[in-house]
Amino acid sequence: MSTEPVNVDEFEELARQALPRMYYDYIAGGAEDQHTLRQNIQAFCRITIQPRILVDVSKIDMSTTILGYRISAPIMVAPTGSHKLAYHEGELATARAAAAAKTIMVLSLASSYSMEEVASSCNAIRFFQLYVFKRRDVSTLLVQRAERFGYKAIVLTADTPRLGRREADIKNKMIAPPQKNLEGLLSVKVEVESDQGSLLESFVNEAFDPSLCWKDVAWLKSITSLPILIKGILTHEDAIKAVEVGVDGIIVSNHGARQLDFSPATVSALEEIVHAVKGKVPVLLDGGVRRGTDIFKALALGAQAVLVGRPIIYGLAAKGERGVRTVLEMLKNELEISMTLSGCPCIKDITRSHVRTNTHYDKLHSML
Ligand SMILES: Cc1cc2nc3c(=O)[nH]c(=O)nc-3n(C[C@H](O)[C@H](O)[C@H](O)COP(=O)(O)O)c2cc1C
Ligand SMILES: CCCCC(=O)C(=O)O
Repeated sequence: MSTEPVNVDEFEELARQALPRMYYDYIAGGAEDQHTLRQNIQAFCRITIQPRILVDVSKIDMSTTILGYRISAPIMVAPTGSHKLAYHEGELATARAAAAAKTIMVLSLASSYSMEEVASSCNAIRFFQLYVFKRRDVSTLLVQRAERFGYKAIVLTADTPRLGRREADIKNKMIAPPQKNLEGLLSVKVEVESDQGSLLESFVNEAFDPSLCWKDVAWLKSITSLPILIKGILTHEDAIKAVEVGVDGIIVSNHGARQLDFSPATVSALEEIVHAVKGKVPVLLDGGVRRGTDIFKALALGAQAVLVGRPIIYGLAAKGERGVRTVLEMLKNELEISMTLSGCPCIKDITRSHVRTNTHYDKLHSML
């Protein structure tokens, strides 16, 4: 029997075997009871796909355009920090795999390699994910560097005024991995006494600016000409505000369930946000995407694309660059077969009527 993984989930076990426990727990874990972590996956399971038959599906075109950039499929690489924990070539390998898949990589500010090193290692279309520090001058500098080094958009992560409570990290006394982008710019004193709990949490709580608010989007716009996406929107109220302050896109995200436990599963929040946005800006989604059918469902509910977080790191930990390539290929192949079997030759053919959410079935059951 082959031990090669046949789906994205199987990479998780390979990664678990390859990684020190502290790192695996950090990557895999969610906040507190991890209720939302499970729901991110389960909410997809409550949606059915309503296939159409006898459609010419001899050619499937998964390509799409995000902020004017053509990508081979609506599957992007989510910003995740510290790829060197998974593999020595870290984000350099991830970026090359994203380039091979002809998709967009969102580089985390908290990357192991610097944004300049990543930029010169590949020709992937790259966005830069920003955290705002109390030291605003440092964040300003990072945005300017991103613009100079060819990053095409700023993804402002807005769900992290402090780090969520990740109990495995507290128990493991998770380290605060070095962040190359901050070298020479920010030194934060975090206590290294052995009873301190998660040092990453201490770092974030020291360094990040919890006073960041809506008016600061104007500040961000004043320091860059790049388009700005807000990541971490989960309600129609905030989606409307985001459009009002003039962002260029929204990422529906609960940070992979690592911040507020009992925040909604992202795919269950998607539709109200899509309705509120009324097509004015693109809406993307991340959280729990593990199958081509998940991507199909998110697109049917109005997302323009999805981003994938943990599976990319699992691919990296298991097999380096090749692992990330395989993860992206698997998702693409699965999306292709989902589109074929549901009668959708192009991305725009995937409509709301191709899925049903469980409410339809609840109604049906109550009638029976
Ligand atoms: C190990 C890890 C590190 C992460 N680091 C960041 C980060 O630096 N910036 C950020 O905006 N989101 C970060 N995220 C959240 C991801 O961008 C994304 O929202 C989430 O992983 C999507 O869920 P998924 O892992 O189920 O695909 C991180 C997630 C993980 C698992
Ligand atoms: C400064 C590191 C933050 C990483 C992060 O966002 C996460 O672990 O979810």
